[in-house]
Parts: sequence; structure tokens; C-alpha cells
Amino acid sequence: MDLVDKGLMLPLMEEFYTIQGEGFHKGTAAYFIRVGGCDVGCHWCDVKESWNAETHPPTSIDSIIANAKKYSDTIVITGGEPLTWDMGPLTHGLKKEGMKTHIETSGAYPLTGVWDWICLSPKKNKLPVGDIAKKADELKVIVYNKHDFIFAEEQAAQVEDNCILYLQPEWSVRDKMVPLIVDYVMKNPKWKVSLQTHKYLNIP
Ligand SMILES: C[S@@+](CC[C@H](N)C(=O)[O-])C[C@H]1O[C@@H](n2cnc3c(N)ncnc32)[C@H](O)[C@@H]1O
Ligand SMILES: Nc1nc2[nH]cc(C(=O)O)c2c(=O)[nH]1
Ligand code: SF4
Ligand SMILES: [Mg+2]
Repeated sequence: MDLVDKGLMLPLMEEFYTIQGEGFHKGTAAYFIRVGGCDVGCHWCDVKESWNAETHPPTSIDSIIANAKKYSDTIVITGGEPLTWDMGPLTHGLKKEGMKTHIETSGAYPLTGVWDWICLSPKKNKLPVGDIAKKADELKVIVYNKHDFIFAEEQAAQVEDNCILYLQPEWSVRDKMVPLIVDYVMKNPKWKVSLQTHKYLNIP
């Protein structure tokens, strides 16, 4: 649809006020906007229901912005893969209303939108495109197996010096991977540990 192509409507899966569970801003209250649509296909993705954009109703960004404003001045846009869509209109609208815009992205599609914080979580099966690595504020690599440490170093070589580096265990294998991550971070202290703390807190 034309309005979706222009980023004036977006396939909205859900929106919720919670605590950012992951990465640099963990522990901070934030309003989450989860946009449907992703074809990256991570086999361990914890929101597979987001993938098919057709199952999420096209929603006007004006109503998304008006809702968000009621809850928080920190807005996290996630998905699905938000960069499937033009994030320009939504983020300009949020910023015009004085909100801070944060994105959770794989970087698999070109960067659009104006962002106060970019969390780049690259995926092997669809690598980041363009210069998003140079703009990332944090790099958050998911560790599912040992090879992911090698992938993490390859991705860390792409970001700027001030980008904060995180290793986050894939949830289903956390008991196995946490000890390896702890050991790796102690040996390579440029990295920090990120946990999905919202899952421990039983919040969205
Ligand atoms: C669901 S994704 C949506 C945003 C974007 N598609 C991306 O992957 O960055 C949000 C965050 O959750 C992470 N994630 C997804 N499934 C996970 C899992 N099973 N265990 C740990 N982290 C996971 C992703 O790597 C990403 O950092
Ligand atoms: N609380 C909470 N924090 C999060 N940080 C990133 C999330 C995401 O799914 O993008 C997420 C999420 O789904 N819930
Ligand atoms: S890129 Fe993000 S939303 Fe898409 S499958 Fe991977 S973790 Fe899930
Ligand atoms: Mg999540």
C-alpha cells in the first residue's frame, strides 16, 4: 500500500510500556513500538509472530505517535525488522513531540529515520548494509554457539571506537552459553555482558 511505502502507515504488531531489558539502556522505562515484517529468518528469533507483515494491521503513524506520547519520552522501535520500512516519518514525528528515538535493528536494510540511539544486532544470514555500523551506539551480538564469538569480533571491527560492545546469550541456550560468555568477557574486556533481563523479571 502507498501509505505504507511512504512510512505514513506501518504494520503495527504491538506497543507496550515496559522496562528496556537489554543493552546499554537496560533498567530504563521505555515505550516499545513493535513493527511487523522481517525476512532475516533467525531460527532462534523470540518474536516469529512478527515476521509476516500481512498479519499486522497498517496503522497511521499519527496514532502511534499520539499513543507513545502518553507513556514515555523514551521510545524503542523494534520488530520484526523496523528498517524493512521507511522510519523517516515516524521518527521525525516522535522527535517533533520531544521524544527520544531508539532503534533495535539487524541493519539488514538501509538506515532510515532520525535516531538518538542505535542498537545494531547483526545477523549472519543477512549482514548489515551501508554504513550503519559506523553509526551504531551499541553492538549487541547474540551468542548461540562458539562460532558467534568469531562473528562478534568480525562485526566489532566494523564499528567506531566509541560503540559499546555486548554479547547476549541466545535465550534457549543461556545455561550453556553464559559461562562461555563470562569467560570470554574476562579475557576480552572490551566486551560487556547483556542479558534479556525482562525475561527474568517476567515483564514484556
Ligand atoms: C526481536 S529483535 C527485533 C529487532 C531486529 N530485527 C533485530 O534483530 O535487531 C530484538 C532483539 O532481540 C534479540 N533476540 C531475538 N531473539 C533472541 C533470543 N532468542 N535470544 C536472545 N536475543 C534475542 C535480537 O538479536 C535483537 O537484538
Ligand atoms: N523489555 C524488553 N526489552 C527489550 N529490548 C529489546 C527488545 C526487543 O524485542 O526488541 C525488548 C523486549 O521485547 N522487551
Ligand atoms: S532479524 Fe530480528 S526480528 Fe528478524 S528474525 Fe532475526 S531476531 Fe527476529
Ligand atoms: Mg524482545
